[in-house]
Amino acid sequence: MKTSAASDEAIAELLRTWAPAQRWFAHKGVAVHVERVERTPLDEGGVAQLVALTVRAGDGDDAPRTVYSVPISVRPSPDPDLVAALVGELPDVDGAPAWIYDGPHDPTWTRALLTLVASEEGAGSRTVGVNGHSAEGGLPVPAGARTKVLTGEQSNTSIVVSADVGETPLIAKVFRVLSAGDNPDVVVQTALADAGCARVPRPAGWVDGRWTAPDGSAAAGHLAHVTEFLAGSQDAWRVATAAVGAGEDFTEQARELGRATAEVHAVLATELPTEPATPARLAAVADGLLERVAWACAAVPQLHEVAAAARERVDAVRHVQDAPPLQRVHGDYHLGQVLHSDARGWVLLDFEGEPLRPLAERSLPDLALRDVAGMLRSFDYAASTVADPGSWGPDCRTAFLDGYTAVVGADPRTGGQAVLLAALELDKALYEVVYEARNRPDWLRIPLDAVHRLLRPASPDPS
Ligand SMILES: Nc1ncnc2c1ncn2[C@@H]1O[C@H](COP(=O)(O)OP(=O)(O)O)[C@@H](O)[C@H]1O
Ligand SMILES: O=P(O)(O)O[C@H]1O[C@H](CO)[C@@H](O[C@H]2O[C@H](CO)[C@@H](O)[C@H](O)[C@H]2O)[C@H](O)[C@H]1O
Repeated sequence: MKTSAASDEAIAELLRTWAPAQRWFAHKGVAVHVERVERTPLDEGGVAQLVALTVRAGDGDDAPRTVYSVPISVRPSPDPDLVAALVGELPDVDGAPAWIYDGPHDPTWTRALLTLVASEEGAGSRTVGVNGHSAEGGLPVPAGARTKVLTGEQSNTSIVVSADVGETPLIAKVFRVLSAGDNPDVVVQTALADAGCARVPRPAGWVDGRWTAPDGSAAAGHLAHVTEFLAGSQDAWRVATAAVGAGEDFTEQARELGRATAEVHAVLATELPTEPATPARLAAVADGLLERVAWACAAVPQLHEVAAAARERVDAVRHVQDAPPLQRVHGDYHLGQVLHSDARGWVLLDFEGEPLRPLAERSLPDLALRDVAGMLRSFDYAASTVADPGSWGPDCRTAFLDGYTAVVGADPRTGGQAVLLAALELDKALYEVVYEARNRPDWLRIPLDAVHRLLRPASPDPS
């Protein structure tokens, strides 16, 4: 397929107005300027394509630039089955009239992506292109599969690929913001699966590729990740909020989740690089936490009154003597990142790390207690969904920490570990204040109350 500059321009104009209305588009409410369009065909006919769309969000040359991955299908005639997925109609794309569809909703697009994974083939030119990879011993792509796009509040786009009897259904996650470098979702989950850890979905493969970074340099990284789909599973947020809503005890499940978390941490510590927690390394962690206090206080003025106490709490990390080595972690761990399946128990998902952090930072070894802190915050969120949860939140907290301790052998509520955990919990709550202020102002009260509670001079740990 030969792509022309005029066609690229027409597609750029179409996407400029369509993309900002999509769930995955992060820069809502500002003027959007398309600075570059790079199109790569995924199949021979060029129906399935991947667009790397560089946008400047906001007026002025210093406005932030982001490269979005936009899967499209380019069809020579309208498809009545895809009416709801039509992006627009163009008189001339690469020499013929074209109907442009939102790729994930077009089974042809997903089939092309899966074919690349199964065949381990590449597509596209030498400078802009994609390559499929099958995971070692990975799951096969089901034959003649039907596809369905998940509709949840997702920052990426996931397509479920159903399977016939005897085959395993898959889920293909298409990363929407392209950053150069390995995506931890692929690297970490693959390492866990390769080590035989059953606490993550089994892998099928991934797609990586090349594009041009906003500054004009050549960039390469992961574009999509394909894994086992756990049909019939429920995410832990749903299970936990249903329990608290019905006044049911959740401590057994929380204890088991603590065990599962510790198991995953143990495998990550042996399979991926670690770093000793030297005084210099801990000082760097403390500096990062202090930066986050400043960032959160600048973003949300209600935090100003707690800034000094918050700085003191996180700075204490610097002086911890018995910190365990830093290692790869989940990075954005909360109840919504865990599934419960009857056959497998708790299964962890989405190892991409916090979406508000740069990708390179999310791939560095970190304190495993960051994940523990994330899940403790999540029990507090779940408890906050009912008017009077009683001791439901603190009970889950105690049970989770008991389960974690039973596997790790060291209790994060004691000694220097308690100092680390208290700092990380506060750090997560500050992140959440900013996240909620930007995304769900009605939820802001939950992390804001937590920040005040965590900073009360009494014990930082209510359990
Ligand atoms: N392997 C899977 N099996 C079943 N459901 C899944 C699987 N992976 C993801 N999901 C569902 O899709 C949702 C979003 O997936 P996630 O990887 O967290 O995407 P994002 O990075 O866009 O948040 C999950 O909360 C879960 O409900
Ligand atoms: O799952 P994402 O990677 O998109 O994570 C972001 O969104 C989460 C909300 O969907 C947010 O999580 C916060 O709210 C949860 C309840 O909806 C709660 O369980 C978490 O503990 C709380 O942090 C997450 O912080 C954000 O990065």
